[in-house]
Amino acid sequence: MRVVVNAAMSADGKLSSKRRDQITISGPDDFDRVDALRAGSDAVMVGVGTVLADDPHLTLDDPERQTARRERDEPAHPARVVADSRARTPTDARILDDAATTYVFVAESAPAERIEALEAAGARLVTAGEERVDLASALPSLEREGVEQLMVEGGGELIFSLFEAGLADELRVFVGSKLVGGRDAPTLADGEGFVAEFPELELDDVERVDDGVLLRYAVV
Ligand SMILES: NC(=O)C1=CN([C@@H]2O[C@H](COP(=O)(O)OP(=O)(O)OC[C@H]3O[C@@H](n4cnc5c(N)ncnc54)[C@H](OP(=O)(O)O)[C@@H]3O)[C@@H](O)[C@H]2O)C=CC1
Ligand SMILES: Nc1nc(O)c(N)c(N[C@@H]2O[C@H](COP(=O)(O)O)[C@@H](O)[C@H]2O)n1
Repeated sequence: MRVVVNAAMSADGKLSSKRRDQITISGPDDFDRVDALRAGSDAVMVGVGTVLADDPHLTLDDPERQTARRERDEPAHPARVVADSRARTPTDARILDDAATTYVFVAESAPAERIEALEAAGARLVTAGEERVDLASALPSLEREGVEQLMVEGGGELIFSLFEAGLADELRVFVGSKLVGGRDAPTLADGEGFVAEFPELELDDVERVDDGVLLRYAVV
């Protein structure tokens, strides 16, 4: 399975503000590129921090892309995936509507009543890891469901973990022309941070998009 990490960051490397609420960094062309990347992916993943902060839908905006998927005998929208150790995803979250299949990765320690609530809301639960979702154990379950390309949209905690576990194949970053600042504002890769054995990236392409730059890296 190919794992493509995509995010939009400010010129100073922030994914959002210190309030951790969503800010618009991409312009129209970049949002369209993201829609196309979603359309070419079998599943789109975020961490529960993003679900709680943004209540994203993670579906396709462009009806023609939905039609093209249906014509390929694929569902109109890619599946949605949340890494959510404690099953904190609200049952009325937009990702749990019936627009697409939604997988929630939980840890063994997740409260049983929360798991039942999410299952009742239509989520497909995958348990991996004792206290925290073990991504290396969880991702193969998507592969078994036919996911060949997984797009990861963030946030910074999840992106760090994917790099830490050596699970990311590609990184696409839109660098917008905004300065956000704030030492506590989320960055592209948060987590514990690396102090050695920093993941190496190979710059494959640079393109001007909107009033910013799209960087495409292969993970070495
Ligand atoms: N500009 C952009 O492109 C994007 C911006 N954002 C922004 O990012 C912010 C949210 O990012 P962030 O707070 O980092 O949250 P994340 O979306 O990265 O979610 C992090 C949470 O996921 C859960 N999780 C479960 N398993 C793992 C694991 N193995 N590794 C890491 N996390 C795991 C953890 O909660 P638990 O322990 O409970 O499981 C963790 O706190 C928001 O402000 C949002 O607006 C988000 C996406 C894209
Ligand atoms: N690519 C991109 N550019 C930005 O400027 C952003 N703020 C984000 N945020 C991500 O998009 C998700 C919202 O998805 P829906 O429109 O609700 O489907 C949000 O949760 C972030 O993951 N992305």
